[in-house]
Amino acid sequence: MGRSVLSQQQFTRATVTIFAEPGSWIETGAVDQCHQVAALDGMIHVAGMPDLHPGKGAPIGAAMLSSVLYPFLVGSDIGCGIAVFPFRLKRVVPERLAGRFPDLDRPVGADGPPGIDVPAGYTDQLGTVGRGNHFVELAKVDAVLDTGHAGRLGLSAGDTVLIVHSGSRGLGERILRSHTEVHGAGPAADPAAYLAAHDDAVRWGHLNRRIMAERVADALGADLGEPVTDVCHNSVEIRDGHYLHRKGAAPGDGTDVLIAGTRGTRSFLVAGHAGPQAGHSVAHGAGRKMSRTDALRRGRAKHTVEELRRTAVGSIVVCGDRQLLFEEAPGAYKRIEQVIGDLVAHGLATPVVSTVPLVTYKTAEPTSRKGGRR
Ligand SMILES: Nc1nc2c(ncn2[C@@H]2O[C@H](COP(=O)(O)O)[C@@H](O)[C@H]2O)c(=O)[nH]1
Ligand SMILES: [Mn+2]
Repeated sequence: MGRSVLSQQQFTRATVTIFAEPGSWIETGAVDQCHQVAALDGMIHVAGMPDLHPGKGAPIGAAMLSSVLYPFLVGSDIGCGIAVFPFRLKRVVPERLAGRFPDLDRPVGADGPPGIDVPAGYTDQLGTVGRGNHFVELAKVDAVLDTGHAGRLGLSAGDTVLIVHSGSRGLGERILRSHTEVHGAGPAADPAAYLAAHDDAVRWGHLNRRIMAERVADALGADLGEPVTDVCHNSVEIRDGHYLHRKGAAPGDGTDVLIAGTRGTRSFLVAGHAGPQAGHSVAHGAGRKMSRTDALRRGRAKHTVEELRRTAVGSIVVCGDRQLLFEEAPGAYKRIEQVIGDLVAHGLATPVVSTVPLVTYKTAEPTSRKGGRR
């Protein structure tokens, strides 16, 4: 009997379920990647979230359950996640606040040792946000969509919150590289050793998001509360004896998750109640619909840099990198309302509140850089 079960596992392809309504924007290339992952040894099930889009060799916006641990499915930004901190300010004038953000490219250790216990002893980039679509955003609670749940979280319409999206910076990259240099896209030779390093990166990501929130609160003179959510979307969890890889997918079974929109649209805090078919997961963002190259080319033809510094919702973007301004333009992403609608339609999540950006920080403006760029 044991033998027949084994051989069945070997020859039965894993299942793939995509949680998106027929009209939703899902690239064929991303669905193909889900099927390529499903064909890997040991793979049991792949769940594609409504923000699914193609990644480097593996899909982004997917939860992948396997009897074998594959580090490349999580990628290099292990522990990347989104935290939401209540953030009380005396006066909210976005134009003024934007100019007072600290330089989050400059590590806290630049002026001496940070004086705290840092996972894996990795102090190099502590307190920094990183590039790409990482950001720190001062936002306002826009609409309360589930009064009871929002009340339990202490959130009301008009409250200001700080949303921090960042990962494990060079630490996660180092962990993945030490695996891929020897095994490429193959399985972890020593899963326990990989998981120990992975857990350090996850702890580092949480600590880093907290430190950045403190830096911004200090600079803006705000009262910082405990996060209402701080959930990783790149990680591995051991679930029922298998490895549940999440790449751009957040744990969504009894968890509150901030699903980021863009710097120029709403984001949604949702209560996740996803089951096994969805890999116990929900989406983590709107998901790209345009490559960075396309976003840059189209954006340059349509907009000036100055236009991109102020969004359609009136918020301000702090970004000293012109190319990044184009690459990360709101139009490069899918519609967040569609992603949320798909989650609701499939019974994976209930929206609790929406937020609207006031100031989004990507990288320091040259004028605010003290002590040079790191
Ligand atoms: N509220 C904001 N959301 C943003 C911004 N830039 C990107 N995004 C969203 O975040 C997710 C995260 O993607 P990840 O794969 O890097 O983890 C992305 O899908 C966008 O929807 C922003 O400036 N503000
Ligand atoms: Mn991320």
